[in-house]
Amino acid sequence: MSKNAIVSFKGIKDINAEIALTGSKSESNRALIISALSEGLVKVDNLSDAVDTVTLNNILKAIGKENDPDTFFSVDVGHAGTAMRFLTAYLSITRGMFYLTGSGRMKERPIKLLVEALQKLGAGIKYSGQDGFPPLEINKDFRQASRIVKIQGNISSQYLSALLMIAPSLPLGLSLEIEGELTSRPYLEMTLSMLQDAGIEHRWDNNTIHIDQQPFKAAELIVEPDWSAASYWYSIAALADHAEITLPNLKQKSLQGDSKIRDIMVAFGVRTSSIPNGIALKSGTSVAITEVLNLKDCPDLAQTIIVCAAAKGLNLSFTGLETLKIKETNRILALQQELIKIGVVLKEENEVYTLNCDQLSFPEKVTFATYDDHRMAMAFAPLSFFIKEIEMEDYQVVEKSYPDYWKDLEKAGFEIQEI
Ligand SMILES: O=C(O)C1=C[C@@H](OP(=O)(O)O)[C@@H](O)[C@H](O)C1
Ligand SMILES: C=C(OP(=O)(O)O)C(=O)O
Repeated sequence: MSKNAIVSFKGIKDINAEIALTGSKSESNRALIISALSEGLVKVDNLSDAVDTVTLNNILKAIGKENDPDTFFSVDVGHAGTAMRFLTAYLSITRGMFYLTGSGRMKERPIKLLVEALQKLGAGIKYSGQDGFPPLEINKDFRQASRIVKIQGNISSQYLSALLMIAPSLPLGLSLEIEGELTSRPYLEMTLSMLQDAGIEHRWDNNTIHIDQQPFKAAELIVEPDWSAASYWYSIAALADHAEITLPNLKQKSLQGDSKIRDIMVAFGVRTSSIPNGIALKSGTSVAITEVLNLKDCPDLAQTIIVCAAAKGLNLSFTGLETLKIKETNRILALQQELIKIGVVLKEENEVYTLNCDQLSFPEKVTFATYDDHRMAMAFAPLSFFIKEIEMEDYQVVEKSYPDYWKDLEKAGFEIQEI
């Protein structure tokens, strides 16, 4: 049963806190798949506490132990998109028969492009529900039929990462041609970079990435703290009257594209400096934003930035938000439905999304729905600076990527009371 919580903030909005963030879920989930493919040669350090990572780790351990190749082994990833996509590729080349499923929402998140690419390579995959969506039945016989695969790049970069990670284990290797625009590009670069750390070479040739069959080398992949989680602290710093927040072990130069929050938040008045063991955020003066913000490279920052801008009454415009409709929920719709509770409208016209904050007002109490989406809860919680009492529905939803979020807010002076 899901529980709600009252989130509030009393007193002066002066935040002074040190917050040790958990590891990046994106880096962790890649590290786990790479380690499994390397048969243990590649070790992983500082894995994330995210439920998506814990789930993937448990699945990989169970497959290692319990897999009878002649009966279907059932695997449930819950809400974890990366686990679904990465496992679809990984299980396609793993000996055994697998039934791969997930939450109700996961069965609505498309996987067709990845399945078609894997089928072209030689995988035996069937849909056991609706065509183009999980659940999937993955069969044991993989005989590589082709080295060359084309894939459309604008739906999810996770499909491409999934294919690239299995590439060095394919007898013929892989030549992956990306068709059209590429969304979430930094995640693809993260995959290539982590593969490189594990000894895997690749080469780009225009829009094609080539990876030959090759062995992994012994390596240790050390997961950095999660920059997407850090984004909520940037929002808190931007909305407080005064804030000094340190985030240990976070590096300004990161594999994670969401580190772009640092640059975006300069205009919101947040300055970042490197300290001996991490970074420090300090609130200050905002600068007017005149350009349209394109979030194609960092879709997971969208809710943080849009909610923060709304609370500041900034009528900003955004592009690059198309993929938000197929994430944990339709995030555009969810934002529209929740922002209206503070009088803010998010309008779409020809793929440009614009905030209208002219009627912004903060009621004494607001109940925010979270739509099974961790980022809805985390993006809206900082509004308790302005709303006396926020009731956050299903507040534990944050565990998907940042289980300690509420504990960390308490450390910074917020009050969280489960009801
Ligand atoms: O590869 C990854 O780790 C991720 C890629 C992104 O998804 P898309 O590529 O579907 O945009 C991002 O939204 C997700 O949270 C994590
Ligand atoms: C979209 C997300 O995750 P996934 O696609 O892995 O479920 C997210 O964490 O915001």
